[in-house]
Order: sequence, then C-alpha cells, then structure tokens
Amino acid sequence: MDGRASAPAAGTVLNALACGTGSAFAIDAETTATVELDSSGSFDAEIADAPDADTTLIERCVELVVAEYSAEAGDEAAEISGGRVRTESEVPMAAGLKSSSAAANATVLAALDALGVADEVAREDACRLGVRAARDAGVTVTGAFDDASASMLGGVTVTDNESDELLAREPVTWDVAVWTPPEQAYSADADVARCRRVAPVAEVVADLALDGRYGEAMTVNGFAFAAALGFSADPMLEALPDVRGVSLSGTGPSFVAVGDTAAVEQVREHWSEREGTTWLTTTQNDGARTR
Ligand SMILES: Nc1ncnc2c1ncn2[C@@H]1O[C@H](COP(=O)(O)OP(=O)(O)O)[C@@H](O)[C@H]1O
Ligand SMILES: O=C(O)C1=C[C@@H](OP(=O)(O)O)[C@@H](O)[C@H](O)C1
Repeated sequence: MDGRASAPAAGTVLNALACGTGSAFAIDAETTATVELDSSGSFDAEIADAPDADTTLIERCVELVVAEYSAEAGDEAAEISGGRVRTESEVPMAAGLKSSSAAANATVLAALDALGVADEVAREDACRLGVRAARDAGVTVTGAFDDASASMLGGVTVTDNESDELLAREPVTWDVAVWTPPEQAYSADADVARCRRVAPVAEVVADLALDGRYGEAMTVNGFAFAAALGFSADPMLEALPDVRGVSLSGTGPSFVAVGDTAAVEQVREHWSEREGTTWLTTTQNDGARTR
C-alpha cells in the first residue's frame, strides 16, 4: 500500500511564541513524501539529501495515521503494522519557512493516501495529526498549528495554537521575496521567555491579522520578534516602505516580504547582496495535495 503527497512551505504573519495566537501564509515551495505501508512492525524514514537529519517527526506521522485510520481502510489494511517514508524537499530546514509543517503534512497525507482514505479525512483533522506528531517529536514550542494549517489549507490562516482552532483562513495573491541566511535556527531552541516579553505587541498583531490587515500585522510582528530573538531589523528597512509587509519568518533566520511584483523585485536586489540565498516566489492557495 503506497501513497504520495506534497505540502507547501509558509512564511510568518504572527509568531505564536508570544501569546499563543499565530498566523502564517503558504508559499510556492514544497515538500513531497512517499509512504509505503507494510507488516514489518517498525516505522523507518529517510530525508533526501539530509542523511543526518532527525526523522522522528515523519516516522511518528506515519505511526499515528496507521493507529488512527487503518481500521477505516478495509480488509487489506488489517495486517499493516509498519512502514517507510521518504521526503524530498525544496524547503530549507530550520530556516523559519516551516519545513517541519510541510514535511508533517505531506507525510500524513501520503500515509492516508496509502490507506486509500485521503479523501475521507478532513484536511483540518489531517493537519492536527501532524501537529500531534510534531509535539511528540519535540520539534515545536506551541504545536505550530498556525504554520501547519497554512501549509495544509493554503492561503493565510490565523489560529489559536493552544486549542488548535482555526480562527480565520483567506486566499491571498502576493508576490513574495525570501532571504535565507546560511545558518539554521531550530524552533525548539528558541528563547521563549524573550518572545513572551513582546506579548502586548503580539496581541496588536493578532487584532490586525483578524481584521485582514495581514501586511501591517507582518511588519509589526517583524520588528517585535527581530528584537526578541536578536536579529537585525536592517533587512526590513531595506524592504520598507514599498512592500505590503515584511517580517522575520518564524524564529528566523529567514526574512519574507510580500507585495506587488515591482516592490518584491526591488527587495530581491537589496537582499541579494547579503550572504545566503534570496529568491522570489508567490503565495500558494491550494495547500497540500495527494499526487
Ligand atoms: N524534509 C523533511 N523531512 C522530514 N523531517 C523534516 C524535514 N524538514 C524538516 N523536518 C523536521 O523538522 C525539524 C525542523 O523544524 P523547525 O526547527 O521547526 O524548522 P522550520 O522552521 O523549518 O519548521 C527538523 O529537525 C526535522 O525533524
Ligand atoms: O514551534 C512553534 O510553536 C512555532 C515556531 C515558529 O515557527 P518556525 O518553526 O518557523 O520557527 C513560530 O512562527 C510559530 O508561530 C510557532
């Protein structure tokens, strides 16, 4: 029983580490997972081009799908007790662009596809299973339902990460510039105490996002979390005032800027002079899909 699915990366509107409310938008770069279910009794995984990376998250995703849904999958699934998963990704790992959410969503959907039940499980529920796996694997602080829902559903989402509740979702059409410096920042290592200090600002950002003022929300978020997490705000000043919004994405180190084509192309010119990778993409409104 085999399955295959892809899920997109995302950028941040509001980092949930300060007040538990978060917001993110899907971008057009994706992770693909291939799952083979079997009766081996064990769950194994491989990440293409990253032989030393931690595979706990995606192994746990397959294990949870089998535990929750194999009973619904008919006689053929009765013998299933293990499986293999392999991911291939365009999303840089631990760069603030939600590689963990894209990997979890692609893996959960591929495992559901392997069981033949992908169309019967609501995407939001599939997403919550990946969030559970992320909590179990210890790769997240809040569960990151904000990032996971943006990746699974597409568009921009606003969520309560304490109750895993979707507060808003909307398709958005923006050009996006991304700068990824040549370092990594694992979410699990973030200085949560410093993030909580900017909670009053995060509450304002949440109100802006719930009002649909995503660009302004993002920019306020960017200044607050760059300060809290010790990143320079210079990349933001290089993008302002012409972009719709610009922010540190997640716990960094990437920055994302959104706006019209001319504005983000101008941002790319500036960010290209920095060390690391600068690229242009767009928002993605379809979310994860089986293939
Ligand atoms: N392509 C992938 N396949 C499997 N697991 C992945 C993949 N990309 C990321 N992960 C998991 O996500 C973790 C990084 O998560 P995190 O620090 O939150 O970074 P990000 O901001 O990119 O989501 C990795 O340690 C790994 O466990
Ligand atoms: O682990 C978490 O709970 C979160 C990590 C952050 O994202 P990154 O994983 O991109 O750093 C943040 O933006 C998100 O709102 C919540």
